[in-house]
Formats: sequence, C-alpha cells, structure tokens
Amino acid sequence: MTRDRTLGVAVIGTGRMGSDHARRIDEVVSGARVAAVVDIDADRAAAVAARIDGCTSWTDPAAAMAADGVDAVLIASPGPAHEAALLEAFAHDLPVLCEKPLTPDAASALRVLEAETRLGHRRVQVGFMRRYDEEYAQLKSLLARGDLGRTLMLHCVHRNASTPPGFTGQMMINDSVVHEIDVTRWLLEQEVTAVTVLRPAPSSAAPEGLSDPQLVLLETSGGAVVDVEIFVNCGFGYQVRCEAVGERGTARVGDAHGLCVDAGGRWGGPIAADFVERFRDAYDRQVQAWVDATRRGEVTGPSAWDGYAAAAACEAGVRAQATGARTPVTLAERPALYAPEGR
Ligand SMILES: NC(=O)c1ccc[n+]([C@@H]2O[C@H](COP(=O)([O-])OP(=O)(O)OC[C@H]3O[C@@H](n4cnc5c(N)ncnc54)[C@H](O)[C@@H]3O)[C@@H](O)[C@H]2O)c1
Ligand SMILES: O[C@H]1[C@H](O)[C@@H](O)[C@H](O)[C@@H](O)[C@H]1O
Repeated sequence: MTRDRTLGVAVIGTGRMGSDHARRIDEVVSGARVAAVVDIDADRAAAVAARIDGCTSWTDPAAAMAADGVDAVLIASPGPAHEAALLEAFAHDLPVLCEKPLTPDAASALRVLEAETRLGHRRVQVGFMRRYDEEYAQLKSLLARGDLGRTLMLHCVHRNASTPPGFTGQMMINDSVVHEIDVTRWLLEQEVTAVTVLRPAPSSAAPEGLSDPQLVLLETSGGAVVDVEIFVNCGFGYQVRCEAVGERGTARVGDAHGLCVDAGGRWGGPIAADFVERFRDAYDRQVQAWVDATRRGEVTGPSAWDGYAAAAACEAGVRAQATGARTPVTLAERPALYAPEGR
C-alpha cells in the first residue's frame, strides 16, 4: 500500500462504533474509503453500505476480507468477536485497527499476540483513542518532560450517563476501566502490577444486579498508585477526568469542555452526553493516524502488546471484583517485536 492509493477499508461490526467509524472514513478521514461493511445482522450492514458509494455489504468477515478492493480492516464488533476477526486478518496479512478491548481476556489476547509475532511484523493498532485526545496528549508531554517530577499517583474519574441493556460488572472493567488501564501504562510507561476493587453500596439508579459505582485501585511497576472511580449509570452525562500528582505539582485533564458562561448569578457549562461527543476529535485523529501510517507501510499507535497487557490487568480486575482481594497481574514475557521505542 502506498500513499498514492486510497486505502480500501472493511469495517466489521456496524453497530454504534462501526457505523460511526464508517461515516468517519467516508466523510472526515482522507486517503481511505469504506470498501466493505460486515455485520451478522445483514440489514444493519446493508443500511450502512447503502449510505456509502461503492461499499459492499457482507455477513461473513472472512468473505469481506477476501473481497476485491479491501486493503485493511477496522474491527468494531463486540470484544468476544475480536480474536476470530484478528486471526482472519492475519491470514490475509491485512493491517487492522481493532476497537478496544483487543480481546476480553488475557489468554485470547496472548493468542493474538503470538499469532502476530509469528507473522514477524506488527499488523494491529488497538483503538485506545484517549492517546489521540488533545488534552491527554498534552498531559503525556508534560509528564514526559519531567516538569512535575516523578508521578506519584493518578486520580481518575470515568462516568457514563447510563449503560446499554446487558452491561455487566465484568464489562465495567473490560470495556470501561480498560481505558484507565491503558492511560496509566501509557502516561507512566509502567506496567500495572496489582488491582483491588472496592464496591460502595450501589446507586439506586443502578440496573438490577449491577454494583455501580466501583473504585478500582491500580498499582504499577514503578510504585505509583492509581484510583479510578467507575460509575456507569451516573445519569447526568459523560465525564472522564485524570489528575496526575507529581513530586513538584499536579496536572489535570477533563474538567470542562465547551463554553463556560457566567451570568444570572451562576457559572457553568455543558457536560458531554456520551463518548461519541467527548472523544469525537480523538476518534478522528486516531483513524486518520492509522490510515496515514498504513499508507506509509507502517504500524503505529497502541500495539497488540498494549492490548494484551491491558487485558491481563482487566482479568486481575475482574477477579478482584469477585473476591474483594488485592490481585496481582501476571504478564507473559514481552516479545522483541514490541520492544518499547528507543530500546
Ligand atoms: N473507543 C471507544 O470509546 C468505544 C466506544 C464504544 C464501543 N467501543 C468498542 O467498539 C466495539 C463495538 O461496540 P459498539 O458499542 O459499537 O457495539 P454495538 O453492539 O453497538 O455493535 C456491535 C455490532 O457488531 C455486530 N456483530 C456482533 N458479532 C459480530 C461478528 N462476529 N461479526 C461481525 N459483526 C458482529 C452486531 O450485530 C452489532 O451490529 C467494542 O469492542 C466496544 O468495546 C469503543
Ligand atoms: O465501550 C464504551 C467505551 O469504551 C467508552 O469510551 C467508555 O466510556 C464506556 O464506559 C464503554 O462502555
């Protein structure tokens, strides 16, 4: 694939994220087109394909990946379907942008990692889009410059207005806290070594059987501690905050977005409704970066190792949720293919 050829993308899964990514590739991103869309719900795929010139619609990911004009794959099916789609993409040696989580457990993530290692070159970028958010990128640069000294703690807040039907306690870790796990690993350049989960008495707005909110404590290989409030039925909007506490100061992202008005004896501004609104620019930048790198013949961004390490920490988190005990994270050896930059 070269810069002068438009990248033909097959989007797998045309639900909330997949249909939005298809629109993004069609309308926002340059250098790529949606060549195919796939969903086990044929009508859903056909409805998305009908809105895009020259886009074919499929129910079988393998058939779409073998179709003419498909050069790359964007996976936006639910987490449990990712492994099969990733292995199929490897069989065709196609570059992949895979929505988080890479897979929902450490064993399947390790199988993906090993399959990519056997290919001998990176093929996967994982959709940890916060790395492409302007505010998080600024925080990353600040911490990397060392102005605040060593980072001692992160205080994180992750609130969703409500959850879709069937959202489980495990998904609070695997689908939601996985972002804070990635942010922790990325900002601190350390691995998560142990997870503890505390569960206050649930909110009366929590769906039957869901212990919401929860407080997740992460310990890291460099001795930092990270607390994450995960509250997925807070009712009032979408909030994602992160405060880094360093030896010489603190820095914070996610306080406010949009216009702040002081009038009539009050001050304040809007709260984003959901992740699509809050992280719109980050999703755009993430997909553009993937397309640009792919057209250069490169793979950049969060790797399958990042997806695997996050899955291993999530697995410890799910166990910690069930037992209430501090749970260590066990990681396989890091293959040379995923050596940190500059080493
Ligand atoms: N980065 C983010 O902020 C963010 C936000 C939301 C969701 N996600 C991730 O995106 C992915 C999709 O989430 P969603 O909210 O769009 O889910 P969704 O339920 O809205 O859509 C998933 C779609 O995939 C289809 N599907 C199921 N199994 C399939 C298979 N084997 N092959 C092809 N299609 C299949 C379903 O029919 C459905 O249309 C998940 O991995 C989720 O964690 C990421
Ligand atoms: O899948 C979604 C998505 O990853 C969002 O970014 C997160 O805020 C939600 O909690 C999660 O359910």
